[in-house]
Amino acid sequence: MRYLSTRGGVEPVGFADAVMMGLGTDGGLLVPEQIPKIPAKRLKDWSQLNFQQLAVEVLSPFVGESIPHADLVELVERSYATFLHPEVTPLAEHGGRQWLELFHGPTAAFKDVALQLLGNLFEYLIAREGGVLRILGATSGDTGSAAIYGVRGKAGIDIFILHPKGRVSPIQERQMTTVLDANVHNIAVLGTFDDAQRIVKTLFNDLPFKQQYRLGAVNSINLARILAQTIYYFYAWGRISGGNPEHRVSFSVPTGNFGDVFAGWLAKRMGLPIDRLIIATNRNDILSRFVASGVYQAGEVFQTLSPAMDIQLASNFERYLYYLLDEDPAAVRALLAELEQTGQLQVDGERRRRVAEDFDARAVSDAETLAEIRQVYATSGYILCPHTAVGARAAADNAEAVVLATAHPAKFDAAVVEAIGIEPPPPRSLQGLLERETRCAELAADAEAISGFMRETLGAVED
Ligand SMILES: Cc1ncc(COP(=O)(O)O)c(C=O)c1O
Ligand SMILES: N[C@@H](CCOP(=O)(O)O)C(=O)O
Repeated sequence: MRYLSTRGGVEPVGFADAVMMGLGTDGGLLVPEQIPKIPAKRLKDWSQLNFQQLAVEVLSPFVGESIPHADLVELVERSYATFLHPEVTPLAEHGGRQWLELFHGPTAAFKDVALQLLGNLFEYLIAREGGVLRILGATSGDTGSAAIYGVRGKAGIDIFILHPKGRVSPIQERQMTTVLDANVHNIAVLGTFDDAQRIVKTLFNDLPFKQQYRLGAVNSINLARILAQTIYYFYAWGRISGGNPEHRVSFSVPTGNFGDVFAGWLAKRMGLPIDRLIIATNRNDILSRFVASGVYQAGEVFQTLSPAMDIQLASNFERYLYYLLDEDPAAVRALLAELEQTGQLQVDGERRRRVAEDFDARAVSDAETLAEIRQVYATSGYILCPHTAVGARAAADNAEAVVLATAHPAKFDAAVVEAIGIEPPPPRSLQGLLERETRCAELAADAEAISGFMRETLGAVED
């Protein structure tokens, strides 16, 4: 399998190079040359596998010859051994709804599913191919800690994570800043997540800087993130359908950067019998407005009770756009130029129809988020994190839809207490965080300030 850029400016590369490249060198996002199609018979066989076996099967067509099979098996086994639940991403039924629990990893959010693997993959590729890696990432709260836990203490890797100061939950902040390993560097940026994400992209697009510092990406701009996140759609479908190809399953996906729901869309394109994919957004509703109107227009970033989704410009929207525009990089470039110049882009009627075929979408207010946490708790005793509550409320008309439970409620205890007056009991990984020592720099939301900090921290770097 080879990978191309959505903007058409990258010579096709193999899986290992795509993982190390992160953002395409032309500023685009990497996508597979062809999306592999999984026949119904194989899907049925896969429905009998455990999570780790399934992960190897799902990833294999993408990894191709890049990594020997035995090594991939070992990487997968090691990555998911850190999860507290034997099924890794179990389904739970409460109040008549199925919840796909994605929060049993080391940092109690769905990001662990991809980032435990990506951390090990980086380590493996560096050991095999030599060199070092300096990870640069932006987080609205969950990617940061999951990435830090994925690479802390690993030889040859430094990680720089930008989070928007005061806009992540106190637990999320502590999860990042209490990691004192010498290779971990937290930066609180004076701005929003969108500012942080823009800085990351600016520095990746500074190719001399990227090459000199050997930048690597942990955000969902890295295709490996998306591929790993497809696994749990296959897993949930197999458990629910028993492998029956006629049994279609819908998913409601709390959405910010469009990575998780894009992974679901990709699984569907691979042949997984998915019925509806529901894009569930909070008040930052650029994506639900796009589905309703065909217009993608960023506005102000609002702070909400589901802070990890306080995002306007969604990274992976560009990947979806590429497919919506029939894999035509010139058309992608033209629409992105329109967005850059006018602050919005628009797709035509035929494409709007296709968007509506691909997705349902709904924006959920904070009041509705609280009401959903309250209602689910009252009827079943199950406590939702506010992001999961957004997913549940967006699927109010679709009782069959599986809701992705993207984080443990204890990460967002203030919202949960506001809704039901109860502190959710924290898993072991979240205990004692508030008492620990922290380390974090504070910098302006400015690419030069960040690159300057990186240069200073890393000292003299070979060209
Ligand atoms: C808990 C939680 N739910 C949902 C999301 C949204 O996921 P995505 O950015 O892949 O759309 C995030 C952040 O990404 C998150 O941290
Ligand atoms: N909600 C995310 C934002 C970054 O998204 P990513 O999937 O592109 O890493 C977070 O928690 O950091």
